[in-house]
Amino acid sequence: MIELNNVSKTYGTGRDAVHALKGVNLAIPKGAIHGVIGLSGAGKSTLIRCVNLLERPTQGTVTVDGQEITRLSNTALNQARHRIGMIFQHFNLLTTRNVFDNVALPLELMGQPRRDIRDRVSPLLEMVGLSDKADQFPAQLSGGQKQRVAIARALASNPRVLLCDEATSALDPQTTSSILELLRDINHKLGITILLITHEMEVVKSICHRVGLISNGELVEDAVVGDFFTAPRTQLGRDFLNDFLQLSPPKELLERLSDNPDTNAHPVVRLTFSGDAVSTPLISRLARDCGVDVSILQAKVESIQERTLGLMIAELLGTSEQTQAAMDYLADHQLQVEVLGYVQRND
Ligand SMILES: Nc1ncnc2c1ncn2[C@@H]1O[C@H](COP(=O)(O)OP(=O)(O)OP(=O)(O)O)[C@@H](O)[C@H]1O
Repeated sequence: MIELNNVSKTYGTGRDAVHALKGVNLAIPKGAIHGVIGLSGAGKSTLIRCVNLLERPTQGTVTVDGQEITRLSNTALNQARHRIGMIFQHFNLLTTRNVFDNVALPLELMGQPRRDIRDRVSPLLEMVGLSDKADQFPAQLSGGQKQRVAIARALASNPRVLLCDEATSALDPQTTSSILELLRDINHKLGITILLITHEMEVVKSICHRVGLISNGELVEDAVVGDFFTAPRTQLGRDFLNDFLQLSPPKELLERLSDNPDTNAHPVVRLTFSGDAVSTPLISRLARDCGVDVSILQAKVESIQERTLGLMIAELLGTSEQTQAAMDYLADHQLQVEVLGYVQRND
């Protein structure tokens, strides 16, 4: 449904050039909800704005619903944009128009008769739960209600694709959940393909089927959500996951951690495990088979789209041969083992 082929975008020229996107390839099938996550300045907004050509790629092609929109004339592009709805972080409503007239705007611009517009807008307001607010103005609405108006407006021209540019970033967690619920509903009932960009893992976890990770303009990961959360392939992916799970060593331990694996030091490891490993009694096996005691500093189990993910930060207590054997044992059992550092023995 959405295909980006070798898309690059450079702002400015010469010494001022900013390479915001570098050879991005992305294929999003019809009916999918695809998230793209990344740090500030990574290129997320540029990426999503290249899909409806609010930004024109410097290189590469963009295809939406079978139509290569990077080849279209301006008139044909305007037509194609009716099939691509978009919502924004700050809603972008017209403050001088009431709710009904905001939703009606795209239909007016398409030249539709007033009666057809009424027939289209009323069910849309009902769908987003705002039938009773039709006569109110944006200033009279909460953030969540404003985003609902924006969603209804984006759906007015019956798009096949909905682009969501940080659509929940200005909302509190409870309102975010209700907007995500609405987007999930729209995707389900209308079969609309959704591409959303966000810096929040919670958004990805809640509604996305697949997720891409963008870093310095490059798409460095692209995976189904369950895989991304259980086995990110890049350090940046792991950093996002650890921030999301808020699992990092206690501050007083961090201060004592060194990089030096000398014979008097114990490794402190972060273990990530999923699938069968979650229910295997690995800790007792480490003690029995490797002679290593495990001191658990933090642990957490998360359910992510029918997958279970376990995380643990632990100190491995034993000789360096024993602790190395324990780490080999864990790696052999499909756990990701990351050595965070070493702490000196106290004895
Ligand atoms: N119109 C522009 N002119 C020049 N540089 C730009 C322009 N828009 C974006 N950039 C630069 O391109 C890079 C990518 O920006 P972009 O806004 O796509 O990132 P982002 O991931 O959406 O960031 P954020 O999460 O902070 O919005 C940044 O270095 C940014 O400064």
